[in-house]
Parts: sequence; structure tokens; C-alpha cells
Amino acid sequence: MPTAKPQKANGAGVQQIEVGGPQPYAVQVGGGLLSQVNVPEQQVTLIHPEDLPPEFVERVQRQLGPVLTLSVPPRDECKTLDVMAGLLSRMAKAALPRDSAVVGLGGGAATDLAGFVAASYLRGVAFYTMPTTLLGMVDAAVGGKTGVNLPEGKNLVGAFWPPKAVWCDTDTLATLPPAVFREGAAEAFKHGLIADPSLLGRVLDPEFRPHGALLESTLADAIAVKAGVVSRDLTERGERAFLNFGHTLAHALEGVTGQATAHGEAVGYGMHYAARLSRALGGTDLTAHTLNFVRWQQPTPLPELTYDLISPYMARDKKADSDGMRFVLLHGLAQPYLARVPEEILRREFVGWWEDIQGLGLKS
Ligand SMILES: NC(=O)c1ccc[n+]([C@@H]2O[C@H](COP(=O)([O-])OP(=O)(O)OC[C@H]3O[C@@H](n4cnc5c(N)ncnc54)[C@H](O)[C@@H]3O)[C@@H](O)[C@H]2O)c1
Ligand SMILES: O=C(O)C(=O)C[C@@H](O)[C@H](O)[C@H](O)COP(=O)(O)O
Ligand SMILES: [Zn+2]
Repeated sequence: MPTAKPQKANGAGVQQIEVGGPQPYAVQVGGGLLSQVNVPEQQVTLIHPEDLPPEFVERVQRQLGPVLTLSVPPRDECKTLDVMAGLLSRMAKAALPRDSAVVGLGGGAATDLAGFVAASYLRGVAFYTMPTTLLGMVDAAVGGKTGVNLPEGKNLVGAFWPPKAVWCDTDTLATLPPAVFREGAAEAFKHGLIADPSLLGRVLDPEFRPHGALLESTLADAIAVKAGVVSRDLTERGERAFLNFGHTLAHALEGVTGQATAHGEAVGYGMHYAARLSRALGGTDLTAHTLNFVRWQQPTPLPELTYDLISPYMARDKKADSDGMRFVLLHGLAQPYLARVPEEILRREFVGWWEDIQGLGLKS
């Protein structure tokens, strides 16, 4: 799969990755960026999670001037239609016009919600993202998939609504709990498996950490994978589906646990299932890579699960069509494809996956 390589934008160590497509924009990666952000719109709604370190919010407020600042519950608690309705009412009461903008500041949950608010308010206003988690930087804040969850499953309502610019201030990663940083590593590792195998070792390297020697170059290369894919296929008519590697089981795990499983941990678990399915269908055996990732990530252990409990959630995956479920699999490293998998293989590999995960002896 071809990837776009980032370019250095300036001498201050800020890297810039260009995203193409119908509305091109840039992703900037570097330290101190929250103190440099700027948007042309006069009126702005700033949406952030309530548990975000307040200095990030203050930095953006100082930069943008008076803004309508709206805080939302942490993690996926904010990705509901109820929370969204509350935000839209606040914006309508403030009579924000169509030429205003919405800024999403925080992790992927907050930027997914903010983007869907931007896509919906007055049928669409400008949107900007300022991700403050690893996952947000390498994945969620780029590419314009926005949305919220339903009780029936993950991201079941949403819109493609790309941001006009993305600022990844790498200084913000310093306050991230290490476990949340490792959640985000799952999506960077995924980019390694589907497109850029050079990422696999780098993502697990001890220098890939806040302020680490490998942080910014690895971030930029992981973002470049996503930028390349969404530049060519914004609305998932084709290759964008490959970004969903590991997600059929991941979203089912999140759904069946009522969103108690963090997305990045669910993706770690889900990639191992997808690697097992890939091997079962004749692909190169990549399960040592994926199991090693889960061991490294040390996710929260899962509750007792069975295939019958999980499969209704997998059936609601957005890659399913009228002929049934489809999975992103790998012929080998950087060779993703979309396939239907016979039910008996799904069931058998689920049992093997569960045994592999139990064998790790994860501690809660
Ligand atoms: N739109 C997309 O393409 C896309 C891609 C991947 C994931 N997602 C979505 O992203 C969400 C997961 O995002 P996430 O992993 O960023 O988790 P998250 O948004 O749930 O954030 C995790 C926690 O960290 C806090 N936090 C954020 N930045 C912080 C910082 N710098 N310091 C301290 N705490 C901080 C958050 O407030 C939250 O409580 C899921 O809802 C997932 O579905 C979307
Ligand atoms: O950007 C994409 O496309 C992705 O699939 C990236 C995923 O990491 C992300 O979790 C996305 O939100 C999943 O999308 P969905 O369409 O399966 O809900
Ligand atoms: Zn994801």
C-alpha cells in the first residue's frame, strides 16, 4: 500500500503532513503548537473533555480569543446523541452563525464528537482538531470520520467531515497516563501492519514516548499512513476500509462491555484475532507480531466472553453489506485485503484467540 512521506515544514522542528482529497489540509506535528494555533473564523466553539489538563484549554483560549467553551464527559461517555444534543442547544442559544467554527481539543472521543457537532450544526460549520492523545494524533483527528455511539454499537451514527487543519502538540503527551499512551500505540502499530512495517519496531521502542528521541519521526510516519489513505479515499469506497484492520472484533469488545474497554486496547486484541483469521485463510503468519503487541500493551483483562456473545456486535460492523460480514485481513505485511470469512473459521479462531489472550496472564 503506498504511503505519503511527511515533509519538514520549518526550522523549528515542526513537521507537516499534507492531506489531499476534495478539501486538502495540513497536519502539523511538534512541540508548543497549542500556543500557535489560529483559525480565520471569528466565532468559535471549543469542545474538550472535562478531565483534560486545564492549561491546554487555557492555551487555546488565549490564542483564539473569546470562545464558547463546552466541556464534555471523559472517554466514550461523551460520544452519545444526548451529549451531542446538549452541545447543539448551547451553540444555538449562543446564536453561533454558519461561518463560525468548532474546535475539538482532546482525545479521539472528544474530536469524534466535536466533528459530528461541526458536521450537523446549521448543516455544517468549519472544523479543526487539536489532538492531545497519541491515538488522536496518529488516527482520530485526521481523516474526517466523526460520530457517536449507540447502545447497539460503536460509531453507528456519524458523518465524513474533514477538519480544515490539525495541530498535534507533542508537549501535551507528557501528561498522558502511560496506559493511555499504549492504547494509542495500537493504531500506530496497525499502520505498521497494513502499510509501513518500519513502524512495528519503532512503536515498541522505549524511545517512542513523550519527549523520546523517536517520538516525532514515528508519529509523523504513522500519521502519513493515515493521511495517504484518506487522501485517496475519504469516504471508504475502497482502501480506507484497511484502516479498520482489527476493528471488527475491537468494536464488538467495546460494545459488549458497554464501552468499558478502551478503543486502543480493543484494537490491540482485535488485531490478534484478525492476524489469526489471516493465517487461517492462507496469509503469512503474523500472529507473533500481534500477540507480542498485546503482551507489550498490557491491556485491561476482558470479562469472560464467548463467540455467541460477540457475534451480534460483529454483525453490526460498518464493513458488513447485504451479503454479510467482511474482515480486513493481511496476505502479509503491508498487504491488506477485504474478505468474507466462513462462520466455522470465525468461531474456531475466536476460541484460539481467547486461549492466546488468556495465556498472556494479563493482570488487572
Ligand atoms: N475518527 C477516527 O478516525 C477514529 C480513529 C481512531 C479512534 N477513534 C475514536 O477515538 C476514541 C479513543 O480516543 P483516545 O484513545 O484518544 O481516548 P479518549 O479520547 O477516550 O481519551 C482518553 C482519556 O485521556 C484524557 N486525555 C486526553 N488528552 C490528555 C492529555 N494530554 N493528558 C491527560 N489526559 C488526557 C481524555 O480526556 C480521556 O479521559 C474512541 O472513541 C474511538 O472510537 C476515532
Ligand atoms: O479512519 C478510518 O477509516 C478508520 O477506520 C480508523 C479507525 O481506527 C477508527 O477507529 C474509526 O473510527 C473506525 O471507523 P468505523 O467506520 O469502523 O466506525
Ligand atoms: Zn480505531
